[in-house]
Amino acid sequence: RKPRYFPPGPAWFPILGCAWELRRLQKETGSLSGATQALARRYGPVVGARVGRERVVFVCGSKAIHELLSRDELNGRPDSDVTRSRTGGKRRGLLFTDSEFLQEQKRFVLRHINEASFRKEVMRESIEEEVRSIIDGVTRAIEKNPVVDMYSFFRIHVLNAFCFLISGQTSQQHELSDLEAITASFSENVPLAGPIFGLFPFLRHICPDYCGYNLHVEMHEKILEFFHKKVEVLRDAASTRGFIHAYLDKLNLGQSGDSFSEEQLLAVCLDLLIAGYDSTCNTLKFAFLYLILHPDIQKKAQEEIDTVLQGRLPTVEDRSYLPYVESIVLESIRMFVGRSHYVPRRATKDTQLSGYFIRKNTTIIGNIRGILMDEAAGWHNPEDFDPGRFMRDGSLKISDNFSPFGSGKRRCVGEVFARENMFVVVAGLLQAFNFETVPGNPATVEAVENFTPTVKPYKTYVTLR
Ligand code: HEM
Repeated sequence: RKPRYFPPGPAWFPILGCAWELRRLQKETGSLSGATQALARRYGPVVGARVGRERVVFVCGSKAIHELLSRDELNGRPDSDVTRSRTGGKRRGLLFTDSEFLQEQKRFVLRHINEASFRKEVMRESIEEEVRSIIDGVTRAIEKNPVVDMYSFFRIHVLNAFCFLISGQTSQQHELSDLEAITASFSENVPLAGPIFGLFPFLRHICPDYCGYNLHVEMHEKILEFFHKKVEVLRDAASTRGFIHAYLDKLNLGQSGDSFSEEQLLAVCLDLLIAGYDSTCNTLKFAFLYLILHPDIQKKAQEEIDTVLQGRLPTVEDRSYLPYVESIVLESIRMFVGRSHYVPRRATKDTQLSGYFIRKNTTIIGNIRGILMDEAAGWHNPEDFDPGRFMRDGSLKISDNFSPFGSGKRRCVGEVFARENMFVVVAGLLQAFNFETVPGNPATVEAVENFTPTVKPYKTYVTLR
């Protein structure tokens, strides 16, 4: 039954709740975030719904989203068959854990990937080395054919940088190919809205194939198995100062808290990959699509790069000297993540949100459109790709409303890594090449939804500058 003072929303039908209506709106608008925004237009910025057997609140207005992101009692994550079956039936990892367990693990991960001297020195060199290798790869490809699928280069680059972050060493080609095959299959087959057994958990016992249970478990097991092998190889190797060694050292010291274990290490690696890989690759896919559609923006960035770098390759330290390139990265992030939702939250106790009653364990989903793609949130012509909106008087100016990585305790742990990585790729490629639409086959922005938002595949006509 609908609790009293629950937010207004569509009718709750037996068994399905309003799953059918949500599905219909998703088809009509082309995305789940479009569907929840359509509901918000009908019922207001906070929408109460039942999806399958679960009570869900969709939060769409920017004021309500800021409230959601800042409140401790709305910081939990759902605990369900879907979230547990990712990690062997237990609550593990970062994405779907909460309370003290999460805080202890997140502190360790953040310290390692954002602050450790390892990251600053070695990681940056690795990112820069990687960009040199993309430039070589694209140069070789265009000698044969100037029409290139840039996404295939981003995928390998991002995986390489990610594996370096995790393991502290360069990966073998066959390892990267294995992981690329697994992640490609994951992105295509694991729907953003979650598998059907999330709505009707009993189906996993009756028809585990049809309801997506077997595929869901298999996909996650393959990734965990990949990291298990990586840990076994690294266990006896000399220290690499990568994340896995840092975690094993912590376990070996015997002073780690209760939340630390080898199972948890694998689950953290899984979550870093799931949260970081698709988002970084797809942001780059959006970036280069908009760059070929806006030669003026490309030219302006190239002029900045040429003036500041005078022919030398870009490094992570150049971010503050190339504000326009940085603004292209930020605008591409807005275009990507502004078509999505924050990771679902759970109310950890009975509480209120925007004056509505939210019962303990209700799932709450913030729609990022409401905060990054809405005139009401201060974005003029939000559908237009305009890096200039992040510039004022030749310097970078980031509005307080720009929170593509979330905020508060659940803020993204990969923000620095992602932003540095994407900056060097965009700057390095724009320095080396011109990107144009393929003659006779112009690209268009057609957003689609896989595991994360993306655009339909496109090719680029690439020439050396
Ligand atoms: C363009 C790149 C990226 C974007 C736009 C992005 C965005 C986000 C967002 C919106 C959240 C949810 C915050 C919330 O629920 O309030 C999140 C969480 C997270 N991100 Fe990222 N992310 C990116 C890259 C990365 C990378 C590269 C990594 C890992 C190396 C990563 C790891 C995580 C993790 C582990 C979480 C869960 C944090 C938690 O639940 O407390 N992300 N990210």
